[in-house]
Amino acid sequence: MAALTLLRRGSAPARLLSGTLNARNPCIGATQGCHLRRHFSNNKILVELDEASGVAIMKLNNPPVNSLSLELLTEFCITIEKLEMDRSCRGVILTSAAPKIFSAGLDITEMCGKSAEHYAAFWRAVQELWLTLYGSNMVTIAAINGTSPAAGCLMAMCCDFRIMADNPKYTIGLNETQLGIVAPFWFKDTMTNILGHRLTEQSLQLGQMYTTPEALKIGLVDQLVPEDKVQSTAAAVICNWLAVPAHARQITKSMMRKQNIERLVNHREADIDNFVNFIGKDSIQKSLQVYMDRLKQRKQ
Ligand SMILES: CCCCCCCCC/C=C/C(=O)SCCNC(=O)CCNC(=O)[C@H](O)C(C)(C)COP(=O)(O)OP(=O)(O)OC[C@H]1O[C@@H](n2cnc3c(N)ncnc32)[C@H](O)[C@@H]1OP(=O)(O)O
Repeated sequence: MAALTLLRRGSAPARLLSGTLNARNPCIGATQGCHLRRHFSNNKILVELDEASGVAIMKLNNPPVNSLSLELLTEFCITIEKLEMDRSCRGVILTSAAPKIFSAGLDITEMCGKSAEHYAAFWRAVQELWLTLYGSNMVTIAAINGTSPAAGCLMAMCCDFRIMADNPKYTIGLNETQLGIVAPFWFKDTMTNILGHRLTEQSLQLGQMYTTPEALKIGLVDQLVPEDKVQSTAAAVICNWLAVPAHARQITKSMMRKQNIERLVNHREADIDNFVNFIGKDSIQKSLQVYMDRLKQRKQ
């Protein structure tokens, strides 16, 4: 938690300052064969932490489509915070345990036919995921091994680098308008920082899902690799990122993200009220229901 406050509050916690001493190539230990792996998992997140390299592989494990339920969101934040406080962990590769799907985004059933209290708790958890991941001191690499709409894309955009499997069936983007809902300002801010204003505006208005070559072309993902190379590429990339002196990289990350983070922190309650009012509207509930029905009909 302390490390998170760096990016959230712009202060420098002890761990950040001690980062100077840690600025060694993390992959040296790994190549010398001193592999100490720790596995731990909640119900919906699987973690494998390699203490030699300082890298944790974090797999979303909520079949069939890794939709982000309240339970998953809660486990996600606990896991990141636990890794953040673990001195042997300095980087995370975020990926999916489900074949073909990175994440289907927010669990739509959490936003349908529930109480205002439930919507508020759910949205607070979505905000927390963003604050925790976007504000992480650790190096975060998204190994996108499947389709990734809406909040699935958001999670990937929160990471420092995105590697995607080059599969013509996979798409990625913020498709909220296609559901009749609106991506909030902090989704928009995250995308703007990656794509720029014009492309983000077009992308959000159209609710555009991009094929992998399109995503690479506009910079929504940084690298495309064959499906079976996603994990090994992520492992190589994270080594490069971890080779940079940690304190300098972390302060730079904070500098780039602080403004966006503070904006949500300062408007958190208003954003929750806005969500609760918006999602509870009959017209929005109807749109979501139609969308879910359409998803189910596709199969028949
Ligand atoms: C002003 C601002 C205020 C704020 C305004 C509010 C802002 C809200 C921001 C919202 C952010 C979001 O992330 S909204 C979520 C957007 N997500 C999506 O649009 C993804 C929808 N899903 C898909 O496109 C597909 O399912 C896809 C992921 C490609 C996988 O396709 P497949 O053919 O492999 O699988 P399917 O058969 O479709 O799905 C398997 C089952 O999972 C279910 N399922 C699929 N996606 C689901 C989902 N997101 N939530 C729940 N359930 C889902 C299906 O209904 C099926 O259920 P059964 O039939 O029972 O088996």
